[in-house]
Amino acid sequence: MSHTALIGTGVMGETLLAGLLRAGWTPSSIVGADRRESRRHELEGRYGVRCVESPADAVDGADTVLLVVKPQDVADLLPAIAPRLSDRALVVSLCAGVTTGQLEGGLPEGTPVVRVMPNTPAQVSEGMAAISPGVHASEVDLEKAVHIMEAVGQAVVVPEKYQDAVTAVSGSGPAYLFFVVEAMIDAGVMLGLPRDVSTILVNQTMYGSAKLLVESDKHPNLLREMVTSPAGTTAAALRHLEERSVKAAFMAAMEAARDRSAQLGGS
Ligand SMILES: NC(=O)C1=CN([C@@H]2O[C@H](COP(=O)(O)OP(=O)(O)OC[C@H]3O[C@@H](n4cnc5c(N)ncnc54)[C@H](O)[C@@H]3O)[C@@H](O)[C@H]2O)C=CC1
Ligand SMILES: O=C(O)[C@@H]1CCC=N1
Repeated sequence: MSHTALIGTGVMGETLLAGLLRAGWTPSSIVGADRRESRRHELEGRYGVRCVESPADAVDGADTVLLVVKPQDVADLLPAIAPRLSDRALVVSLCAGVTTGQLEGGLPEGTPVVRVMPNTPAQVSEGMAAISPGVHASEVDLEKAVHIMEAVGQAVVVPEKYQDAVTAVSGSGPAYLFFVVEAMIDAGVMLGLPRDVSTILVNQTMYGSAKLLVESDKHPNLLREMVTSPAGTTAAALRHLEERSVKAAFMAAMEAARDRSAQLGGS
């Protein structure tokens, strides 16, 4: 019986594995591969999924192969799995920056490849994934990749030319928001709040604001205006953020993330 091979069981590999199992996939339908022995034991114990050391052994007989290693490890991985890949096996890569062209170039001629940029809220089934097909991927292959990513959140199909920008927005995005949360908690402590009080205030404010944004379907600008009373506290705070060019800093930061994604593809 054919299976799904999951190559790389680190942060994102485990996120996908756990999500697929939550969505009803059986442990026997997935074979993991990781070069770290301790990690293999950990995941076998936690999920009851067989984990092997060799990616080539994991892909043997698989109809779908999920590549979830660091971009820098892809160049060595492709020649290792290529000879053992089944005919028409679908290769889905979650590796930042790595293009479908690079993947196709390292795999047997005609291998269907799909490129995905996921994010870590997939750990709570609220992920955002952007998906782009390679030249040999059929509609069915694309739907299969969408189905896999919808097990852990939402998925959109985008032209591959957008993938580096997507990486800067939703791939790295959770880190920017956690950074804001961290800054607000520290600021609350600076203002004299106990850390646990500051933490719950900020966490719930982030969660509630995200829910309001999505459920109200209102533009963030309008939601911000609703908080900002004339000559009030919010206006006083926002003035400082504007003086420090926070929006421009986000733009520069995300440009750097976009450029790094493009570079990773070349490394
Ligand atoms: N962590 C995140 O928020 C996101 C990560 N990604 C992408 O997911 C990929 C994986 O990232 P993480 O899970 O964060 O990295 P990680 O370092 O936590 O996991 C990578 C795993 O792959 C294993 N590995 C590497 N080469 C191997 C090989 N040849 N054979 C077997 N196992 C091998 C490592 O032992 C490690 O457990 C990256 O390409 C990254 O760009 C994409 C979006 C978000
Ligand atoms: O930082 C990174 O390179 C990966 C890709 C997007 C999020 N984490």
